Amino acid sequence: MDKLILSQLFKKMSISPRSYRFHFTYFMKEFIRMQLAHLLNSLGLNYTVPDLIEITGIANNSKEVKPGNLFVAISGHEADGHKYIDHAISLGAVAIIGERNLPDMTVPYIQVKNSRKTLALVAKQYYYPKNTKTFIGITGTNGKTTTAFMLRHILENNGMTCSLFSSVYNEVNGEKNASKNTTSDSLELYKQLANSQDQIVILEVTSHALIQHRVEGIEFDCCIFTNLSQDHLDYHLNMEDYFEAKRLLFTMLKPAGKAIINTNNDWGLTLAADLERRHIQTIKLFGEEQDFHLELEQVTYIKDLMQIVITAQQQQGYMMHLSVLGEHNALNATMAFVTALQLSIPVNLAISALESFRGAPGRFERYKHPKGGEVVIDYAHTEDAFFYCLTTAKKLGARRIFHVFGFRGNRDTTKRQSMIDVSLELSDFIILTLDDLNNETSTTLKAQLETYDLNNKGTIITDRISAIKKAWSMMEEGDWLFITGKGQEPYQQTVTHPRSDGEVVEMLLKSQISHSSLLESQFLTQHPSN
Ligand SMILES: CC(=O)N[C@H]1[C@@H](OP(=O)(O)OP(=O)(O)OC[C@H]2O[C@@H](n3ccc(=O)[nH]c3=O)[C@H](O)[C@@H]2O)O[C@H](CO)[C@@H](O)[C@@H]1O[C@H](C)C(=O)N[C@@H](C)C(=O)N[C@H](CCC(=O)O)C(=O)O
Ligand SMILES: Nc1ncnc2c1ncn2[C@@H]1O[C@H](COP(=O)(O)OP(=O)(O)OP(=O)(O)O)[C@@H](O)[C@H]1O
Repeated sequence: MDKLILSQLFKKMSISPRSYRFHFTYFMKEFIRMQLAHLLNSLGLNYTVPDLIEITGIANNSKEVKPGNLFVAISGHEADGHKYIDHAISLGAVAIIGERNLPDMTVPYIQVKNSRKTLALVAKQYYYPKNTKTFIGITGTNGKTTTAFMLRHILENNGMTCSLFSSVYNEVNGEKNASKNTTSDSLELYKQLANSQDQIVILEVTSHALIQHRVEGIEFDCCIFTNLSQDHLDYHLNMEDYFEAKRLLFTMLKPAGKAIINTNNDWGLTLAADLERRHIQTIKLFGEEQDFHLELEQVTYIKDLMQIVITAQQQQGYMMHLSVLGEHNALNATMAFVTALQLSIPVNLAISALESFRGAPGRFERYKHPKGGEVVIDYAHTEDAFFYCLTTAKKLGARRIFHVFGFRGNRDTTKRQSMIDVSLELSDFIILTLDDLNNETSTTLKAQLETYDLNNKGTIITDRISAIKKAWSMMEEGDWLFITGKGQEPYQQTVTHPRSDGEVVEMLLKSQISHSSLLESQFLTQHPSN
């Protein structure tokens, strides 16, 4: 299809001439064809395949194979892609990449050491061979999303366009799309990059993604390490193993790329020391040591704002007033701020942009309880995150703190006791409830909740809406209620009527005005009591 035909097509579709360039790129990528031999050679994969074979696209799920596709078989955690090779061929795959020794294939079979890694490399070469963008990678247990949203806000307020890949959503060319994973798989990522007209790409990079080569082939301009605390030990053997996964991101910096490391924790200090040994430009934040580069000097609360002062080495402090609260958000703001400066944003403009930032979805989202209390919805699901959230309420003079939370099914169970401990220490009453079941049953999860000793400071109400409602009814003036774990996500137990914690709070707020009986009946029909 040539450009003339495409412009006629666009006219018919009423696409404005101004956006032709974007649509051309998109359509041309859709119709891109490449010789298999060329694709393999350009990656240094030495396989002899017939010159005539052309690839019309790449697929790693047999169900999505289109005629002319290259199918990459992946040995996964749930399924083995090699078992679906026949299916892929039946749908028109013209060549296969896989890890197993599989003789007698009816189409060329390229055996590689690591299919996931090769998938990323072929996807990059096929969909996004020439990089023209600035890449920022953010890793760490907590704070990736918030830092990513803050950074994007600063950059966009200064005229830059950003693609964002995050656990809340992905956004490319100003259009949002749902993300199955925090870090998209490499095939999806490179397809989206091919489509992106944005200058900057901000990527949350999880430890799962690093192990699974989802960002293989990206060369980063800046990589940020936010922190490391216990999580995901269902996937990683231990904390060292988890840290090693995170460390991989910093091997993907461009030669002149910069590492921005939060050194307020031992993992950050270890990482920074290692990077400096390898002569990688490293900006350290908040160290106890003498040689930090930026320090978060002060966090004070003035009415509804958080005033922070960041001191740069031997320079004046930068003061700003943020409407997002909590020391963790002060740390995130500092990381976003210093990264923006690396991208040549002037200090005063970075500050004014941060001051107009209103928060990332589902992160320390505040509502006023009608009796004069504060209700916070937050994505906290680690001991560390609980500590920061609950401490913030204490610093803001909370009279009593109520905390509603649960644990995801089929995820790290070893972190649960310490989450309960920190909540028991910092809050006045806990209501344990269910979080996403993730293929476990509510009965199993309820039985697990019952094994914890709540020290007479809590109870279990498995139905999440009822738990929130109970805590809501206990609130008086000056009290704080934290509902944590789900943030902006809809709760997935009642799949037919998924609701987010925010929607529940809004329903409760409305019921204070006039709809209490309606609300009650909705609870009863959708959430039969335990
Ligand atoms: C455990 C895990 O990480 N799984 C991830 C992994 O799945 P997998 O490759 O093992 O998939 P699989 O289901 O075993 O299938 C293997 C292969 O067979 C293929 N297949 C399968 C069926 C079929 O009919 N035909 C076919 O070809 C599949 O397309 C796949 O290529 O690779 C997929 C593609 O990248 C991911 O979507 C998937 O994430 C699952 C959904 C998941 O829940 N992951 C979580 C643990 C995760 O990654 N979380 C982090 C966030 C962590 C944090 O908060 O810090 C994230 O980045 O999202
Ligand atoms: N810098 C931080 N240090 C510790 N806790 C934090 C920090 N930033 C945020 N948190 C807490 O962790 C929760 C998740 O934050 P955020 O979504 O920004 O992190 P994340 O790394 O993207 O997490 P996930 O990968 O689970 O989505 C927040 O709701 C907050 O409670």
